[in-house]
Formats: sequence, C-alpha cells, structure tokens
Amino acid sequence: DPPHFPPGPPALPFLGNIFSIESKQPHIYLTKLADVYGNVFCIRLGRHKTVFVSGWKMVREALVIHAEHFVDRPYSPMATRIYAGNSGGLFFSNGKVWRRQRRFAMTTLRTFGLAKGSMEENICQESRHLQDAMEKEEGKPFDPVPLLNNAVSNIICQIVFGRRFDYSDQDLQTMLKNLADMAYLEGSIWALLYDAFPSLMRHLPGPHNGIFSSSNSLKASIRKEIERHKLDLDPSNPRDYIDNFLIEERHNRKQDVGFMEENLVLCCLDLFLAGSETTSKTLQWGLLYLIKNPQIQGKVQEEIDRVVGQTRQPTMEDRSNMPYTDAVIHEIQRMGNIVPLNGLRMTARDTTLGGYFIPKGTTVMPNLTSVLFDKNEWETPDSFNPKHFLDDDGRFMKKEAFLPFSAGKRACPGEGLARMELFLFVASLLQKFHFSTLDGVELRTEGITGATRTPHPFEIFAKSRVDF
Ligand code: HEM
Repeated sequence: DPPHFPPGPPALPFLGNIFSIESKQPHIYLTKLADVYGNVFCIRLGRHKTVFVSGWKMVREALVIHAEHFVDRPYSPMATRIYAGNSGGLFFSNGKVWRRQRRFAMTTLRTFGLAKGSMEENICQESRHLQDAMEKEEGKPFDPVPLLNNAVSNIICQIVFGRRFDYSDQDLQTMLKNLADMAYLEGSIWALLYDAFPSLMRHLPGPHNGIFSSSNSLKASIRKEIERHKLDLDPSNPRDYIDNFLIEERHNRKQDVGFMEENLVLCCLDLFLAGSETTSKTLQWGLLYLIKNPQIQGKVQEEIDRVVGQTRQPTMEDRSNMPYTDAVIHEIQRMGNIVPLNGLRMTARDTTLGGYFIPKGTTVMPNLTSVLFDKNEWETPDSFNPKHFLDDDGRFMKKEAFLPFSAGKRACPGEGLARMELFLFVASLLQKFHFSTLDGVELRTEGITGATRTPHPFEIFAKSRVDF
C-alpha cells in the first residue's frame, strides 16, 4: 500500500474480503465497519481495492469539497460489456462525452418536462390512470408493484419516446421485466465480483449473466423506437429526447462528444434504468411506511383535504402549502434508502481525505446509507419520523444530510423530475385512497438489496375515500 492509505479489515489472499461481506445486507455491514475502521476505510477483493467513505461529514468532504477529485467512474469490465467499452451512456461514461451528454440530457429534461409544465400535466394524467387501475382491484388485496412500475416508467417513456403505454401493453411489460433484472444486478455484489474477477466470472454461472441478456433485450426495444422516430422526424419540431438527439446528431460533425446512434441507445437505457426503478421503489416504500403508520397517513390526508380539497387534483403549486406531506415524502426517501451504496462508484484523482492519501485510480464508494442514518445528523435515525423535516412551528425544514440523490459532480440529474413525481403520485393517491394491508400482517422494513433497495413483496388494500 502507498503511505497513508486507508486501513481496513485484513484481506484473504485472492478472494479478498468477499467472505466477510454479508452479501444480503452489504450496506449495513459496511456502515458498521466504519465504527471499527473509521470513516475512510478500504475493502479488498483480490487485488482490487475499494475505499468506502462514510458519514455525512466525510461524504460531503469528498463529493462537495473535493468535487474535482470525484468526477470519474472507474474502469469496469461489466460496464465495458454493456456500454461500448465503458465509454457510452450517462452512468459509466467519462470526460467530454459524459459532460456533453449529461448537459444534453438535463437540458432535454427541462425542455420536455419541468419548464413548460407539460410534465406536471403528464404526471397528473398518469396518476389518474394509476387511480383507475387501483380502483379496478375493488377493495381486494393486490400487489402494488406492477402498477407503480407501469405508472412511473410511463413518465420516462413520455420524455424519451414521446408516448405512454397502456398498462396491458406487452412491450412495456417485457421492458419492465428486463429493467428490474438489470437494476437488481447492476451495482449489486455480483457486479462488484464481476469487476474484481472478470476472467473467472465470465465462465461461471450466476445471476451476473442475466444482466447481459436483459440489457441486450432492452437495447433491442430501444432500437425499435429509434427506427420509428426516424421515419417521421421533423427537425423543426422535436417531440422528445430521441428526436432531440437525432437532430443534434445531424448537426454534429465531431463524433467525439457521443452523438452517435449507438450512444443514443445507451443514453436511453440509462434514463430508463435511472428513472423508473428508483422512483417506483420509493413509492413502494411510501405505501409500506404509510400503512405501518396509519396516524401519519391520516395526517397527510387531513392536509390534502384542507389544502386541495376533493374536487380537483393536487398540483405542484400546492406543495409549499403542504409541509407535512412534503416532510413525510422526504422521510420516506430517507428510510427507503433506495440507493444504499453508491453502486456506480467513482475513481478518485490524487486526493487527501480525513488524513488519508487516496491515489489516482482508487475506486471509491460513498456510502449513502451511512449518511441517511448518520447518528450525528438525525434525531431518531432508525425510526420513521417526519419531524426530521419539520421545525417547531410545523414548517418544512431542509436537512443537509438528506442525500438520497448523492451530491457533487455526479449527483442525480433527475432529482427535479423525481421530486415532482413523488409529490404528485403520493398526494393524488392519498387524496383518493386509504391504504392498509391484510389483518395481522406486519410489513417488513429490511428490504432486498441490489443496486437499489426493494421492499419484500406485500399486498395492499386501496379503499376509496371519496367518490369523484
Ligand atoms: C427517487 C428517485 C431517484 C433517486 C433516489 C436517484 C438517485 C441517484 C443516485 C444516488 C445517483 C448516483 C449519483 C452519484 O454517482 O453520485 C443517480 C444518478 C443518476 N440518476 Fe438518479 N435517482 C432518482 C431518479 C432519477 C430520474 C427520474 C432520472 C432521470 C430522468 C435519473 C437519472 C440519473 C442519471 C442519468 C444518473 C447518472 C448521473 C451521472 O453519472 O452523471 N434519476 N441517481
């Protein structure tokens, strides 16, 4: 090791620490390790070292204060197989291509969504489809996951493809299945293993192989959409992200900023991966926590009834008058802890962190779990408590350690969209329904950890509160 390199548990030869990483809840194990080794420590997988950064203060020091040193994604054999040699898409690309494509995606999100208010309308419309679908369950218990997935992916479909799909559409269902498989595997312990031992893993059976077949089917679905767009592209009137990209591609002689059709496929893939699973899972945790805490559900409904009433749908304008609902949604995100580790990882440039020297090229994982549950930042870190986001007068209160979207140069570019979806879906669902689960069932909060954290399957009742 270089001088002043972060400490960590002793490595076994070859397999490194893999046997000691508890593979079911690695984020909890890794958060506890910080109590032993400090907020900057190193885990080894074979010759591969990963430095974990823990706690709000240290994660902030890395991602915000030393932002310039935490920009790049590491070389990843797994990403190389999916993302054209680790250079395409939005998650794993670096340098000029990443900067240009990230900016382009954010601009497009703004033009086709946030700025014109059209996205708000789309989300409100989609939440009516979602309500209708829940109503069809007629008070019988049902699994909310497929419906939430459908609704949330339709928002990304609007932005990327310019259209939504009926919930019964077979193409949408196939895409969602592949997305779920990829989201589970990308950034899971299997991806870490693959990247640490690529030549071995390539020949071994295991869930990691699923990631390649699912990504290939997803790419095929996206290519079909792109072909359709090319047939009726009107350069003066782009309808969506794909149109925008195709137009930019025509103007762009310099291929080094990634405006090539294969990169369009990869960027669309990343927008779907990033934009659907995360938001849908947050809503799943939302239902779960609101069912577990019926008084809190009731207080949200009181606020909706008082501010919005029952004759119109909630809009973004209502949010500032609904501090309690806003606080509950923030607390859902905190406890839901959807991205428990930053599975996407970063590669440092030479930097000093908490007294340790981290040489260029070291893989770094900011541990977001350790921030959202940081004992120094939250009054009751382990229990669901909307007061974390309310002051004594019941006004909404921002918290710096609220980092579910991470921070710094690679922070989530979809935060604005996600926040809009969470508010509108939650408010319109609770306006209409009272949610509960089967009598005597205690819903579990530990979750299943992949790249994102999913609740164990559960069934809900959606009982109509009012008739519109
Ligand atoms: C509740 C919902 C969401 C959560 C919790 C979430 C969280 C995150 C996190 C933690 C990262 C990693 C940042 C880092 O590496 O430091 C990320 C990256 C990203 N997210 Fe999100 N996200 C959400 C929704 C969305 C949506 C709706 C979109 C797209 C419209 C999106 C697009 C992206 C993209 C493209 C990246 C990669 C950024 C880059 O590497 O430059 N996300 N997200």
